[in-house]
Amino acid sequence: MPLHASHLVAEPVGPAGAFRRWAGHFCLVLGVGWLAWPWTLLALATAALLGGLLLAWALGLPASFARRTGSVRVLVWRRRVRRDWHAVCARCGLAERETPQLRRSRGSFPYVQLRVRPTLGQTSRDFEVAADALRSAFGAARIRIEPDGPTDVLVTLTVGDTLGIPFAAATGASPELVGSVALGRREDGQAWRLPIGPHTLVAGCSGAGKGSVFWSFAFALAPAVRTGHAQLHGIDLKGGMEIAMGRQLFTMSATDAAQAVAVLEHLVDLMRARAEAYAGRVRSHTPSLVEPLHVVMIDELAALTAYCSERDLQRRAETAINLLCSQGRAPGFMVFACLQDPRKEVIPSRGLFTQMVGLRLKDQSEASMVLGETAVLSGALCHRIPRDMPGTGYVLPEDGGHPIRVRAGFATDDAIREVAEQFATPSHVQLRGAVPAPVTKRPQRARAGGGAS
Ligand SMILES: Nc1ncnc2c1ncn2[C@@H]1O[C@H](COP(=O)(O)OP(=O)(O)OP(=O)(O)O)[C@@H](O)[C@H]1O
Repeated sequence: MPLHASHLVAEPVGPAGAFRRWAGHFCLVLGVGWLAWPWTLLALATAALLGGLLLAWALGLPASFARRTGSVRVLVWRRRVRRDWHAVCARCGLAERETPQLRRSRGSFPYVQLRVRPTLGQTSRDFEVAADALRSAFGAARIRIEPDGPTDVLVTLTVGDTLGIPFAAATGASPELVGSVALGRREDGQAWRLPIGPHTLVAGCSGAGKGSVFWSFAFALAPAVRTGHAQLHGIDLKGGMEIAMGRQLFTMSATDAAQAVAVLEHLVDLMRARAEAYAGRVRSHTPSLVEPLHVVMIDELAALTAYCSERDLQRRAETAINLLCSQGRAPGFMVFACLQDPRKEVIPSRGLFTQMVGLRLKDQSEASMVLGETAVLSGALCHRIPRDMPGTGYVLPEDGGHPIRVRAGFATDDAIREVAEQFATPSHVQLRGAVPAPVTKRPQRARAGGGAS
């Protein structure tokens, strides 16, 4: 091509040229801004005001912010995934010959679901192996892989975390004890509700936030405690530090093993009496002033079932807990216990607890002990919960679906004292201590020569 004169007046090149070009644009914007300065000022002030309002909304009401802006964020994520799908599959070893087909992407915040048709010879197992690489390539918080029908694979990305900002524990709205009580929030922005009735075990290592689940549950039942429809019985063998602040909420309290056994055995007697009275008449319990719901709240179950120095008290406590767990539901007796170490040696009756909350745990095997291996494979990664998110955990929904990430509200010491004062129970029972177990004499051996006549 012949060189034309215009080609000689070329665009400036190199860093100096780029700088001159940007400086020119900047001066132009500044000049226009100067000429129309009242409008510029107005636009800047409006932008700052809107930005401030959005920030206040996001920080003040994170769940509402996530819900309202969720669909836009999911849309952005879906576009990003579609755009990068081929490149990400190639880098994660899923597109050796051809790329798996991304058949559909949809979701509601904080989830984006991708329906993928694997290439010939690929299975959902290949996607499970590449799961962590896929998650980090897309920058998602968590990922779940599962087969979807005979041919497809469902990849669920969790693309936001609404549980990052702590929130206060709230008291229940009414004394009605129907179905479940709210303990905090789920990661999809809905309320986390815990069914009343099933015996509940909350497992989490030290500092995992068991206290916030304990108090959120007590707060949720507080209106029923005040009216007398529910009675809480607190057992805290760690010196009583936990329950001492909210003592007025508890009808019976125990801070040593002897008192704990007395409380538990008294409840077993009440349970048996109620079950006998119900026999042939009633099949399930409805809380009332005459027959309240009894909830035993145990702060550290292992202190009673594994670390108790008095063997006899430990055995009696275990027997009473097993009886309450196996027979208590129908006549209205519930056990709610917290525990650091979920091994069978520590809690032999783990299987009697029908509702589990897995907070931060030491490793994957502990998470499997609490929630089951299937739940861990479907994303209940208790061992990956960050240390700076106490009160966060996983629960299994009643319908048997996938594990749900939840966070309990935080109860400060002042809040516990205030709620205990405001919702104090009308009935306090003081037990002296464990009644000594009846001594059973060993049967005497028949003396030689002295047979029955
Ligand atoms: N839901 C929550 N939100 C924010 N912070 C929390 C929450 N729950 C607990 N924390 C903070 O985490 C710390 C540890 O919580 P907590 O004492 O309840 O843990 P724990 O599991 O009972 O530990 P340990 O078994 O050692 O008693 C508390 O000091 C509290 O400040």
